[in-house]
Amino acid sequence: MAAPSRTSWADVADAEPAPPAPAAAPAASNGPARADRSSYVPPHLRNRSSAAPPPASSAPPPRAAPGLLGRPAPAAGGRFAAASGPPPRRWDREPNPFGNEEEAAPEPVPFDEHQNTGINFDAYEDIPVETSGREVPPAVGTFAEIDLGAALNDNIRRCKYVRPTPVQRHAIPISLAGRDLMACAQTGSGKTAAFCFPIISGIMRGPPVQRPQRSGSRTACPLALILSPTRELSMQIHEEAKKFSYQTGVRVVVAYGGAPITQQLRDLERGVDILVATPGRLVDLLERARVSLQSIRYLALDEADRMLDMGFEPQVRRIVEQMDMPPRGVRQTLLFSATFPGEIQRMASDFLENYIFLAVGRVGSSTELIAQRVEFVQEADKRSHLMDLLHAQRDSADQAKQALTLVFVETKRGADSLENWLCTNGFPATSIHGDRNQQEREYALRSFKSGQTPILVATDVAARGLDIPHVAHVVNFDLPNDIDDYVHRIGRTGRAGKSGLATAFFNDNNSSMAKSLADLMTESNQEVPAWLIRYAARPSYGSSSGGRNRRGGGASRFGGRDFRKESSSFGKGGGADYGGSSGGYGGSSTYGGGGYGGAGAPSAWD
Ligand SMILES: Nc1ncnc2c1ncn2[C@@H]1O[C@H](COP(=O)(O)OP(=O)(O)OP(=O)(O)O)[C@@H](O)[C@H]1O
Repeated sequence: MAAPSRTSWADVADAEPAPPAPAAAPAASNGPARADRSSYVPPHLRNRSSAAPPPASSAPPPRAAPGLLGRPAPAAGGRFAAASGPPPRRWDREPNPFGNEEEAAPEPVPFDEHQNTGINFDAYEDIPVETSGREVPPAVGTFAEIDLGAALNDNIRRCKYVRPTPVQRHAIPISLAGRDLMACAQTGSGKTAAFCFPIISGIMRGPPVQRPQRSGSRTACPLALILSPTRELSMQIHEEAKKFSYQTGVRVVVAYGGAPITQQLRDLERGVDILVATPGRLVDLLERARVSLQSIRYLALDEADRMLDMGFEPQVRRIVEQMDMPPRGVRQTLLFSATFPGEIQRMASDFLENYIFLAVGRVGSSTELIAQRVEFVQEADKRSHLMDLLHAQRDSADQAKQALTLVFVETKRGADSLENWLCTNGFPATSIHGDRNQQEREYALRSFKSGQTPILVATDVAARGLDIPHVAHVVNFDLPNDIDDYVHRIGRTGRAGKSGLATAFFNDNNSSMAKSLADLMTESNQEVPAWLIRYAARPSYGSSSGGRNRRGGGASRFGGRDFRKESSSFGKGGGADYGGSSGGYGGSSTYGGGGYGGAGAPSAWD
């Protein structure tokens, strides 16, 4: 493709070769001096590489040490300076999560990662950013402006992240400054790194770890907890966090349901700094006293609005408020999502202290990188219509780079049945939903990612967070009842600055979505079909009352912003808290269709 002007972070990351590895990035096999491998090294002593005594620190401060942004940079070495001689490193045997790319030629992959077409280089530059809250730390333009530590910087380079994405530019300085954060940024815009980097950096440079000493205890005491709603998303965050923390000495462990708990217990026993978990499995571990949250300094909720909606809220409240986790204000809390309905924001404020609200793009909007189409298709015609789309796609595709297609349906049975029908008709497909066992789910995802089965039929279990390269087309075979679910589903394509396509089949059954869909498309500069505008204009169809639309009606729907701005105390410098308290989410009881497993029954997810 023609060389475009390089203005977007994604473009730069895709196109530029990584600079050579600095000498300070030791590969496991060629570190200058290998020390005792087995001894435990507390995080504050890790990542040392030159001479300096460890900081004299007695008790840890009540919350994570504030970051260094906006303050003079530490002298070379700073807190990362090492005592004389090489420190003991417990991570010399750590498998290289980058696939030993520095020692061996990369394995052939079915897709060429660097082959991108249609990247919108300016998409992220003009994006409106809103921050609110007191004393918001300034954003940065480059990773170099942030003192994340040498080991983490090496991993950022290994990930080929050349420039921070907009949400990273804002969220990382805020988090490093020790502030609580509610961050909303579009799908595929790099939120995972935005919460992982400050956590890893904070653990590396934080005060000495004082884990509770209980003789004979096998209770793991992580310093950071990252909660996410699905098993697959937890696994993905774990993989990402392991890359980011490679050779930092920060140990990341994952715990999720559906997989044997014994292996997870063994992993926890080996030590854990960051625990990535789904709520159900974590509650199990807490009840067995195999995990204690008393040392938690950082709490991150990915897909935070989902974690706080009716399905998960009781479990999350139990974990955060009723176990032994330090209270808000003592721990640092980071909430991230692409969507943040007002009532969930209000509820989320229960978990936050003097927080900063950050919106990159409009809250709940979808990125313009995704071309959205809506087609009127009767239920009975959906299969043949899908077949036409797939045939057209197949005909136009370069066989060597067959694009991946993700098809969302409403029910688990519908997923099985469509998968069978596609396979019978010569389209290699697999499926993922809550009735498949974990092995089947993981196998399906692997097979889809590798391109072996380039069509994945899924319920909403795959709607959030999954970062699958080369998903070129998302088809909403059945539209969801909630516009936020639609935003997350289509967000499986058009990620990291790349373009994507989303097609929705609409018919009378989706009438309650007409207005919110038309509004979202208008907001994202998409062409809205005239028939959809007419649907949206009908009072009974335009109203959101028939669906699970949490945004409410009216013009403010897509002008989502910090809910505290509605509150009289905001901006007056008054009380310590901006938001009203929330007694809980009193939303519709129809919440939780499709793969969600029904209201109050999130267990199918974790
Ligand atoms: N600074 C960066 N430069 C280049 N690529 C990046 C950068 N930050 C993140 N990415 C890549 O962008 C992709 C999307 O990131 P990520 O999965 O964190 O998005 P997200 O905002 O969490 O999306 P979602 O809302 O769907 O969960 C990933 O492949 C990630 O590796």
